[in-house]
Amino acid sequence: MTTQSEQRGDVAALVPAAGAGLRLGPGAPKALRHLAGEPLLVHAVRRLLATPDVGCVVVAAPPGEVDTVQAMLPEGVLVVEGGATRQSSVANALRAVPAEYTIILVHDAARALTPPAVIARVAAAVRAGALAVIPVLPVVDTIKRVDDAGDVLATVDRAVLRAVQTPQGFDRKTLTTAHDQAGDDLTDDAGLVEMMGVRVATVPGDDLAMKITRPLDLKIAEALL
Ligand SMILES: Nc1ccn([C@@H]2O[C@H](COP(=O)(O)OP(=O)(O)OP(=O)(O)O)[C@@H](O)[C@H]2O)c(=O)n1
Ligand SMILES: C[C@](O)(CO)[C@H](O)COP(=O)(O)O
Repeated sequence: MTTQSEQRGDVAALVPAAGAGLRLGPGAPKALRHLAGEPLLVHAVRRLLATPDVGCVVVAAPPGEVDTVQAMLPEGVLVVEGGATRQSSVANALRAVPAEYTIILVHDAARALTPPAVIARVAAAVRAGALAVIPVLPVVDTIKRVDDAGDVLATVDRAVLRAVQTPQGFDRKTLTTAHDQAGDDLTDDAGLVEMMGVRVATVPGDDLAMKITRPLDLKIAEALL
C-alpha cells in the first residue's frame, strides 16, 4: 500500500468508519468487516492514498478500536475515536486535521471500492473554487411519496433527483463552520453546508462508489473485486 508520507497532495481526507453496520447484520463494526480478505476500511483508505491529491488521511474508528485500526493502516494515517453518530465522527476527525490542509474530503469507509478518479474529480472541483462538492448519480427507479399507511400520495419527478455518494469535498473553513453551527444530526456533510445557505455543486459519481449497506451489497462488492 502507498504510505501517506509518499504523498504530496494538498487535500485531507476524513474517513468516518465508526458505524456499527446494523443493516449488514450481526458482526464486527462494518468498516472492520472483510471484503476479499481485507477490512472495508483498508480498501477505502488504499484508494484515497492512490489519489495524488490526498496528502493526509484521518480515520474515525469505532469506539475502543483505535489501536486495532491504527495497526491495519499505513504509517502516517491518523486515527481518532469516532462518535455515536456519523456527524460526530466527522467532527472528531476534522479537529485532527493539520492546519496546512485547506481542502477537506469526507469519505465513507463503507464506500470501499470508490475509484480514485471520483476522489480526484471532487478534489479538483473544490480546488477550482467550489465551497462544497458532492458526487451524484441519476435515480434509476420510479420514486413515490407515501403516507403513514404506505399508500401512494404522488409520483415524484425523478429527473430532478440525484443519489448522493462520497467523497464530499469542502473548503475547510466552510466545513468547519458548518460543523460548529450544526444542530440536527444529518446523514451527510453537504446537508450541514446547505443549511448555511451555501451552494453545493455536483460532479458525476460512479457505480463503484456504492455504499456497502446490506448483505447483498457485500456480495456484489466481492463479485466486482
Ligand atoms: N456513529 C457513526 C455512524 C456511521 N459512521 C460511518 O459513516 C459511514 C456511512 O454510514 P453507514 O454506511 O450508514 O454505516 P453504519 O451507520 O455503520 O450503518 P447502519 O446504519 O446499518 O448501522 C460509514 O463508513 C460508517 O462507519 C461513523 O463513522 N460513525
Ligand atoms: C453520506 C452518505 O453516504 C451519502 O449518501 C449517506 O448520506 C450516509 O447515510 P447513512 O444513513 O449513514 O447510510
